[in-house]
Amino acid sequence: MFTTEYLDLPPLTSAGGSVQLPGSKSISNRVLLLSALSEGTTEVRDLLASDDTRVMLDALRQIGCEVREDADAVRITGLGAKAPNSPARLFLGNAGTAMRPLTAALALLSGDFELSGVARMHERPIGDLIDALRQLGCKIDYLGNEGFPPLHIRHGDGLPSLALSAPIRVRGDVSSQFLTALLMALPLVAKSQDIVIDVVGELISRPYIHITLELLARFGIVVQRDDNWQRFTIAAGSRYVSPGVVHVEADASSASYFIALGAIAPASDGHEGIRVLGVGQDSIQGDIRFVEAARAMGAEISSGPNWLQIRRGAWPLKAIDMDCNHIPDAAMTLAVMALYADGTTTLRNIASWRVKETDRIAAMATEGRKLGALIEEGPDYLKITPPPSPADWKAASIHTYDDHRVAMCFSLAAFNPAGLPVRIEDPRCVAKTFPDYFEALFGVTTARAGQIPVICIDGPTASGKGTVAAEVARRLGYRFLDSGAMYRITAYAATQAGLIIDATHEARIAELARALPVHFDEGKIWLHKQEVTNAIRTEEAGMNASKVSALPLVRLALVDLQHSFQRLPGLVADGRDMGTVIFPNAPLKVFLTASAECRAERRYKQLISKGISANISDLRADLEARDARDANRSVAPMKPAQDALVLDNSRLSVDEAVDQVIGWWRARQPFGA
Ligand SMILES: O=C(O)C1=C[C@@H](OP(=O)(O)O)[C@@H](O)[C@H](O)C1
Ligand SMILES: C=C(OP(=O)(O)O)C(=O)O
Repeated sequence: MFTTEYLDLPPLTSAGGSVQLPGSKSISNRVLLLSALSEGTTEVRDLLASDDTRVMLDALRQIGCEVREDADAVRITGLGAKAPNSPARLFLGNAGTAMRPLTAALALLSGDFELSGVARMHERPIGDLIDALRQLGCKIDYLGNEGFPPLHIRHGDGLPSLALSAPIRVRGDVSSQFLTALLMALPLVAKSQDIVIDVVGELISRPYIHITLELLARFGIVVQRDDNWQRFTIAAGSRYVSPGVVHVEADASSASYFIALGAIAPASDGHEGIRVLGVGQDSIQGDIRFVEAARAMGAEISSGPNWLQIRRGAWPLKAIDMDCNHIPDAAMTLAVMALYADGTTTLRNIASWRVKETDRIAAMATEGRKLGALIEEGPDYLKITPPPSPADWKAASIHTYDDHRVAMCFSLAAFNPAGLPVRIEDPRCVAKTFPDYFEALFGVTTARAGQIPVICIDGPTASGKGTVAAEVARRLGYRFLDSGAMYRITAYAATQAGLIIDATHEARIAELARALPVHFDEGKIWLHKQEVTNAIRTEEAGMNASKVSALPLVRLALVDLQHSFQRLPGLVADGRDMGTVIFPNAPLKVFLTASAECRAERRYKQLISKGISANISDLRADLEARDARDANRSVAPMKPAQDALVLDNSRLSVDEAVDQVIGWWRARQPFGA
């Protein structure tokens, strides 16, 4: 997951390959709650692991369910007839699928509960649900604003007697989750009589009620509904029966980004477009109907029981005019596809967007306009006209409003015909439903050669370039190449193979270097199956690295390996010849240096802190000798590239040096400072 302040996407050109999507949020949180209300243990496979399911799992633990999270499944032992632990204060983040159904379930049990969420959750309506529960006799107070969380359920003295004989009326035109909440909770009290729910007004987001009914059926609850989706009847004697094992299908709303990707991007060489795995034509999720909308815009889509295959068809895409009430979440993705269409696209009947993670109508309009589109925003619709020509596209920094879908949607703007990068602010917000979204995106997209940015940080030994480069990479979410480690590892491998590091063994060492089985894994360095992180950091390993790096054939052998690190979304490469030889076209080259005195002192402190004794003047003599060898070797001598910015960090802290490099980098981006 990217947790950086922003993530810059370079212009993307093609896409191809398979994506295994994470589990459906709507199914996951329903299955968790139903398991919690059942007796016995339910094994949930392929559960979504994200912020929304995390808050649900935490809440279930707090009220007394046993939750075991194993590698193969999550196992929930439900409350059955047991009363929930109380009092309890539950924090439900911004998960509508946790807040609304848990409110209803806890209101029909005994106990004292407070339910709260993030600030935005306290702006998302829940009044229609509370009205319905109060009609029944439940005692619920608002702790903040009337009609919104946080809430207090006051059943500490036991469940009050409930008025169950009259139909329970609930409004359906603000969120379908209120009806879902009642449908999942009322079987708790449907003992001796049928319970009837009447929907007042139009029921929006209807396919989500279908998911609810499907899953209730799997847990043994039969609900009858009339043809108009206005009246729902829960049978007397209802009892939640765990199905034992439940498989969660992949998220159809998350699929929309990859369906759109396949529709927008030319297929990468050797690929038939994008294959989405985990969800297919038989999905119980309404958002699978996004497929029809994408087809109407020109995508070529084939599908099977658990997969979708998407290719670009009509190009530009075809503008559409569509009622999107049945696919409220996936329809946001249409707003971004509309940027690539041949005219004005109208998305209608989307008023519910205004009360979701943010006011999504306003957000999509504001951010779309930043890219150069012409957007008309109405109370319940959007009309989107793409930028008239490639030259009218603008490089934009997309504000994401802590809304996962805004972030995921606008990542697709990186295919703009102007070849401009796109900045996504706060990319971490995708954690609500798809923590590894950007990794998945980068796994199937390509940029034009040379368009993946590289920041080179070269400099002499002990200048702090490794520390600075690693931190710059971390702050930008870029990959990190410690090229010095390549030489250290090669020297280490040569020594292990019994080779003396000198010109007579050059060809043999180069051969070793060409097939170096090195991999980097969370700060650790591996040579085949041996961890060499510390072994290559000794002074002796440094000296050997310097010797090995003076051998021209070895340097040549390591070039391809180093180039292979230039992958999306970008690279920070540290070494001695990154800017001069390996990435001569890098858009930012920094030569980081410090006085010999200062570097010797840093190295001294580093060694002493590791418990290794050292002598400062010997260290200084060593590093000056190394400087001389690095600067005078025949191939790729260490020197600042002509277009490098020199940064003497003798008097700078690590943070100050990092800030300077990032400052230079930001100044070169088209987004403004
Ligand atoms: O029941 C559900 O799982 C959901 C219902 C929809 O909300 P509304 O009914 O509020 O439109 C949808 O937007 C949300 O992401 C999930
Ligand atoms: C509206 C959404 O979430 P929630 O389940 O919190 O309503 C969403 O995921 O787009």
